Order: sequence, then structure tokens, then C-alpha cells
Amino acid sequence: MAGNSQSEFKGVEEALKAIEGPEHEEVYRVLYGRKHPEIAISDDAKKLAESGNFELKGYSVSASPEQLRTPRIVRIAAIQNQIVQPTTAPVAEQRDALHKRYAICVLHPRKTPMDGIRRVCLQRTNDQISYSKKYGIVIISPILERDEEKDDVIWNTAVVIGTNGQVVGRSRKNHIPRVGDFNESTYYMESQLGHPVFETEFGRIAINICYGRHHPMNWQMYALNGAEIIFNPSATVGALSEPLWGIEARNAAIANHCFTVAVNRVGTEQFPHEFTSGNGKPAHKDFGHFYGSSYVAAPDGSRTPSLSRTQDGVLIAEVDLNLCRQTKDSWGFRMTNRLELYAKSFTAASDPEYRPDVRKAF
Ligand SMILES: NC(=O)NCCC(=O)O
Repeated sequence: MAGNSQSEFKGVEEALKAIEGPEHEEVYRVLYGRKHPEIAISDDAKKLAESGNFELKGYSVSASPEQLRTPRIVRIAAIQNQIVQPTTAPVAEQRDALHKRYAICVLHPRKTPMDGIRRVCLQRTNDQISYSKKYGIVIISPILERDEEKDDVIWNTAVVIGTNGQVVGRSRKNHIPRVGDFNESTYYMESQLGHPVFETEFGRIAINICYGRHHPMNWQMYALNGAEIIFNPSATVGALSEPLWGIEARNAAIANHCFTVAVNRVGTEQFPHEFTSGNGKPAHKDFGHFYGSSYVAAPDGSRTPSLSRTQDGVLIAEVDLNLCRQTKDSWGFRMTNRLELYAKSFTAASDPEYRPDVRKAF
């Protein structure tokens, strides 16, 4: 990984440590919501992380006890990593190296951090693995999908691999970026699948791929279709989106009474040829620093700390899905959302003849 000033900054939480005592607690509360206790990580798992050179963090996100429902506790693992082979290596070698890396990071025999994990989300990468059956987990694996049945179209896809080891569903990217160096509209088509939600043994899940996180309605539709956890596998760089990162997935969790899992790539990737994106910037050979910082946000607005900005890592969140309905009941954003009002307004606004409703007030 190439060093630069952005990759050397360790992250907001590290910087916050300079504030001490009760003031630290208050700053943390205001910025991050209630503090989630760390979950115990076994010595074996710690050793594995150390020898595998990845960070390992785990937090428990509780809900209030209920009289009529038992807690619905599931464990989520978000994996962030840098590429293993250079971008110049043959594609199959790059893919195989990533498979091996995931196997070391997480998908190791039962005594490892995967104990109790029921759902794994990988960052955006063209990769697919199938350890689901072996370990009884659901895996969300982002891939580049070549649609051989339909004109060889390329979709930006995340597949859901069920505990039976089979692909049980897929979600495709709804919003294709045309920003900075992310000019994906020249090769990816917009999804026609809508906002699928997958009912798994461990709750209802959906995947809002990468740039889709900038569109609040994209999150909202997954939630309206019943998602309790929405994953956001991403590949984004500091100069472009870092100030937005902590806000968007977290706001989606709040607004939609669900959990969100934001997972980003790590590192700076060098390409052999210079490129420009026609935005006035000098030609360059990399996208900038992919800043990791993966985190989980809860429906009550709280969030876990982030993984590192620079290192591979696994973030485990043990969450009680009962928190979704509890915040739905207390904040009532579902009840007050006025969908019928917006349905009419959006239908009108989507007409090419529509003109904004601005009334002169001076
Ligand atoms: N891969 C991708 O969609 N990146 C877009 C950049 C961003 O959304 O921050």
C-alpha cells in the first residue's frame, strides 16, 4: 500500500482519545450514541488476527427485554481488506489470492472469531466464496456478474450464499456512479431487480451496493420491503467521500428503523497506465486511498467504532434485531412517513415536463 497523508491519519476515534475523562464520554455520546460494550474475543482468535495481520474488533448492540418476544440475537461480521496481488497480476490469480486471504481472516475452523457468526459481508470486490455450508453462515459476496443469458451484460452484483452453500439470491447496483474516477456507467448497467430482501434463518437482509448509499430512497425501499439489516459493500476513497461515510449508512439506520453495515476497502492500488477522468485533475495511476473505516449502525442512532483506515480487519457486531421494532414503536418514522404524499409528488416530479414548485415570496 502506498503511503500518503490520508492513509497515515489513523481515524477520528484515535484522535478523540486525546480528550480525557467525563468530557470524552460526553463527546463520544453526542457523536456516536450510546456506547456498545466490547465482546470477548478468545486468545485463539486474537492470535489468528495477529499472525494474519488483521484487526479484530467486536461489539454487542443490545435491545430492551420484551415481555412477549425473546431476544433475536445474531452475529454479523464485516470484512475489509486490501487487494493481495497487484492490479497487474492475472485476474484469476488476484481472485484466488483474495479467497486465501478471506480464509485466513475469518473462515477458519470453529475456534476462530467466526464462533457464533451468522452473517458475513465482504467489501466491494470481484470475488465469491462459498464457506457458508461448512460453517453454517450466510455470506454476502460482491462480484462482477457477467450475464451470459442476457447479451453478456455486466452487472455490479452481490450474491447471497445461504447456509446450504447455494446462491440463494442476488442484488444488483441500482445507482451507477459518474463521479471523480468512478465512471462505472461505461461498463455497468443499472439494476432492474428493484429492492430485493432475503429472508434468512438469521433475519431479513438486503444489500445496497456502494454508491447506492448516497440515495436515501434506495435504503428506504429495502427497509419498506422488510429488511432488518442492510449491508453496504463499498469501494470508496478519502478525497471523495470520507466526510459522508459516517453519516449516510448511519442516517439510513435511523430513518428506517433497521441495522446498517457499511464496509469499505483498504489501501491504495496502483495501475500500470495513467488515466484521467476529464475533471481537470492531472493524469494519475491510482484512485487514491481506500479508507476502510467499516462500521455497524443501529436503529437507535448509535454505532460501533470503525475498523482501521489502513489495515485489513474484521468487525463483529452481535445485535439484537428486536431493536428495530422497538425504535419503530418509539420514534414512529414508519407511522409518520406519509408515503402517499410523496408517491404523488415523486410521480409528478419524475415527469420530464415537471417544473419545480417554487412560489415567489418577495
Ligand atoms: N464503487 C463505487 O460505486 N464508488 C463510488 C464512490 C462513492 O460512492 O463514494
